[in-house]
Amino acid sequence: ILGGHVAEPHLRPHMASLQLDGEHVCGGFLIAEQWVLSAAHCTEETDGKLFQVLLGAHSLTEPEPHKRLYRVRAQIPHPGSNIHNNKDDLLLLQLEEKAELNEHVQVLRFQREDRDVAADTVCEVAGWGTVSHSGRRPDKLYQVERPVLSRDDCNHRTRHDHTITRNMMCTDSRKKDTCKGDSGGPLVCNGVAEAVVTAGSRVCGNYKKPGIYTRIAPYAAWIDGVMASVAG
Ligand SMILES: NCc1cccc(NC(=O)c2cccc3[nH]c(C(N)=O)cc23)c1
Repeated sequence: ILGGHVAEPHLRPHMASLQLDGEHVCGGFLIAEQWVLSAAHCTEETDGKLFQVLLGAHSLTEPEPHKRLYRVRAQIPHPGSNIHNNKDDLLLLQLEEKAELNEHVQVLRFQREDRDVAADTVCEVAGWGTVSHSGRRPDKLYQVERPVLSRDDCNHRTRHDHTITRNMMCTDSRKKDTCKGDSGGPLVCNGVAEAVVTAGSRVCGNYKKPGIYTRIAPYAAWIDGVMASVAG
């Protein structure tokens, strides 16, 4: 997160850190007791290894009550996701067991009505992604508020040049923005998860390249289908 600030501890009990060998790779969030939603691109450099999912955390390293690392039983990328573009950039992770819910570990509901969030709506995004252009990685969860940018503005040829589909949305990226390691985290507007951070052009903090997110509502049926099909 660039241009943001350390989050209030444990105000985002839905936040997940997807880790490999103890290192934070991507964000994600709890959508059901045994399911985390993240971004498919997060599996690009994992060489087929399964993530471990840290729940209930504020600091990645310090001992905290209710902080717990879960093994993953299955990782299911959306069938339409691929390495060449940002389409269908969603990943479902089934935990080895149901997460123990408490004041630091909670499910966050996601938007099921497929209607655009109005431009200029101020939403918030949090993550353990890099907090400086030099790539400094934080120990604590950071957050930043961002206004939604209309799809038309975001699709301008000097910005994302007509690559933003109906299944995506954008936020202004002037100075304050998501960055490496924030992918997979939720964009929360009025307390509801509307979208999931995608790396997009991988540029951070440049107003010419707004932050791109995968909207969740268009994928509600896919999410429900996967959760219903993979035996609990
Ligand atoms: N705001 C959009 C956004 C949102 C989420 C992730 C990112 N970026 C990256 O995943 C990324 C990946 C690899 C090298 C990278 N270098 C940099 C960089 N120099 O800033 C970013 C990256 C950008």
